[in-house]
Amino acid sequence: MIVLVTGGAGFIGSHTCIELLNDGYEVIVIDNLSNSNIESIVRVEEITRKKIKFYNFDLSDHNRLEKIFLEHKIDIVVHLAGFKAVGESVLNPLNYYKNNLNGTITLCEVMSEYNVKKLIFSSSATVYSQSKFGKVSECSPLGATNPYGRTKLMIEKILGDIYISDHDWSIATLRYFNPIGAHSSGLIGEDPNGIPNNLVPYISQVASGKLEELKIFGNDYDTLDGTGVRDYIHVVDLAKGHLCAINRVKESKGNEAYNLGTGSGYSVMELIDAFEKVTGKKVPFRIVERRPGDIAICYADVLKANRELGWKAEKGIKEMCYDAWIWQTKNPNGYKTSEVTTV
Ligand SMILES: NC(=O)c1ccc[n+]([C@@H]2O[C@H](COP(=O)([O-])OP(=O)(O)OC[C@H]3O[C@@H](n4cnc5c(N)ncnc54)[C@H](O)[C@@H]3O)[C@@H](O)[C@H]2O)c1
Ligand SMILES: O=c1ccn([C@@H]2O[C@H](COP(=O)(O)OP(=O)(O)O[C@H]3O[C@H](CO)[C@@H](O)[C@H](O)[C@H]3O)[C@@H](O)[C@H]2O)c(=O)[nH]1
Repeated sequence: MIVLVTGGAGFIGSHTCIELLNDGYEVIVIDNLSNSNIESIVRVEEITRKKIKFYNFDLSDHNRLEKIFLEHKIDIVVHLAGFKAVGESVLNPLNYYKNNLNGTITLCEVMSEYNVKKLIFSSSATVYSQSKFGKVSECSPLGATNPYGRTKLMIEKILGDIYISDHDWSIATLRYFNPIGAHSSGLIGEDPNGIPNNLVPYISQVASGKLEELKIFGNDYDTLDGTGVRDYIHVVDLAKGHLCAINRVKESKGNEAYNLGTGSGYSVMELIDAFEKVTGKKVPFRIVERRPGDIAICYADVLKANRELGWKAEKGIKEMCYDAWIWQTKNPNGYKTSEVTTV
């Protein structure tokens, strides 16, 4: 069976390609490398000893996309391509609406034309409106608070409308919580541009001496130690969730959303502690103001994914930290191995 992975050169996409190839799928990737490096594809091929058909173009290019569907008998699409930085989306909302919506609409148009109606879509926990209780299930109220989140919510609505108009579609929307870690080989991982926005890449760069100290955004939240609590999930567990979702869309038609998380929350302090213990490295930190838009606690109710997808995260926080650290130490400059630091 042939799976088209959009955004397959990125952090989650590259790990998903490994699981797909290891499970016997043929994989085609479309990625314009706007936030990734072709080296990730080379390394996925090295790890799996299998080949990927790679195409470098923008997903909103209707003509080029049609050519791919003409040339290959695609069975299923895993759609990860999109911009994902919350802060950047506030500064450049139009870029986010244009890229994330146009790409998805073009993709769905071409899929429909070629009668390919099995789709896995990468959504996010950010689509849930801020919950006082922290734990969110697929039925919890929705409502994004920034342009990035709104693109995810809009796409979820678009997919819902597509299904209402044509019940031949089979769509699984995966709402990821906080993916961290890396493949255990240390060959692929998260490669943020510039200074990382997210906690774990930032901690890794502090521990390696690249950055001086972590700034903890507030310790006055209503949590055990006052720092924010999130549901961190190992990216390999997340990638495996895509295989289970594929099995689901192969078996039955419909349009369903699933939370992919572990179901447990860790605070920033707990994460630092786990990271220091498994790596033996100190992570100097300073408490600063809360980051605008952050909430106190967010973790997943994962019962629906357990029950309907037969999926459950298996890796714990120590393994997540260890694998993130191995990736960092083996690739201090990410995929740009030849980068020279100038003063
Ligand atoms: N990483 C997270 O914390 C997280 C959490 C929730 C949801 N998601 C979603 O999961 C998906 C993958 O996230 P990631 O962390 O791997 O991000 P990433 O930036 O590493 O991967 C996205 C990939 O899509 C490509 N891309 C972007 N726009 C494109 C376009 N118009 N045409 C072709 N390629 C394009 C990028 O070059 C990149 O390789 C995204 O849709 C993201 O919003 C990520
Ligand atoms: O330098 C840092 C970075 C983060 N944090 C804290 O660490 C926690 C996690 O933050 P981060 O890693 O930035 O993740 P989230 O803010 O939870 O958002 C991520 O996870 C969401 C749910 O999947 C996605 O929608 C977002 O795109 C993605 O950035 C939060 O309490 C932050 O306040 C710090 O204290 N210092």
